[in-house]
Amino acid sequence: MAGGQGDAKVEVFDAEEDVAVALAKYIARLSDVHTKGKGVFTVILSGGTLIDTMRKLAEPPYLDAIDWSKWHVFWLDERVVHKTDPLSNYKLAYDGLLSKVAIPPNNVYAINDALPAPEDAADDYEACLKSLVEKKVLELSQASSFPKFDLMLLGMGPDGHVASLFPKHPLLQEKNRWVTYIKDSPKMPPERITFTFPVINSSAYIALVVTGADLAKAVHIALGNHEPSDFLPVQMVSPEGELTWFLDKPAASKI
Ligand SMILES: O=C(O)[C@H](O)[C@@H](O)[C@H](O)[C@H](O)COP(=O)(O)O
Repeated sequence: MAGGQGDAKVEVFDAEEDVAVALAKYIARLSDVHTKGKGVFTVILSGGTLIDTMRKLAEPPYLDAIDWSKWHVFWLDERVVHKTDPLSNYKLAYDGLLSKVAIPPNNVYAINDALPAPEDAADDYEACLKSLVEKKVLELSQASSFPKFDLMLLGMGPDGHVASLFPKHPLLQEKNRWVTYIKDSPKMPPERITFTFPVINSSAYIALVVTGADLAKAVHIALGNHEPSDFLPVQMVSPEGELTWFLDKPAASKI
């Protein structure tokens, strides 16, 4: 399978509604392939607008057609807040999707919100991933030895950040950790845990789901010609597997 940004597929749809329809179809197809093949589908969610763009999965035909019992759900990044807090990415996903579909609660791997220190929460999440490798729920990439998730669903901020990996931040260079923490996120709230680029780039499939005119400049820089000084974290997304951008016309308007 080809990998990297150079081989990225770029899909542009007229409107956000069309992105939502195409994204549901794409996720359902990958779910089918993985659940019928190896019996497990490991899916990474982000925060932001992504969960709303996944809304069609909680409607027919997907609601009944997808084998939700085989899904294992993780977070690309999470704010260090309680799971009931309106800022929680878990709460966003629970309210918008997880409460509506039949994923076994034990297959939903939320942050341990009893740990108030971001470094402890990151250690705990990494230990959880390691135990799932031992249980053979998660595989390791043969190329990188980092965990290889089946599908990562990424959003992007107007500053080109993905996960909680922000422009010019030292975490962009993390080479060893699977999960790390940040205490000075420029996007609120400041304390978060996040997957690192070696894990992101070990994925089998990554979808970058980007809608809205406010993201057009970052999309232009990421996909077009740019000065090295404009370098954005999203340009470091370069998976072993397949990368697909899902854009609406406003987000793609400057390409
Ligand atoms: O916790 C977070 O802040 C999100 O996980 C973050 O990484 C998100 O994916 C991007 O900021 C894109 O957000 P939008 O989709 O709202 O632009």
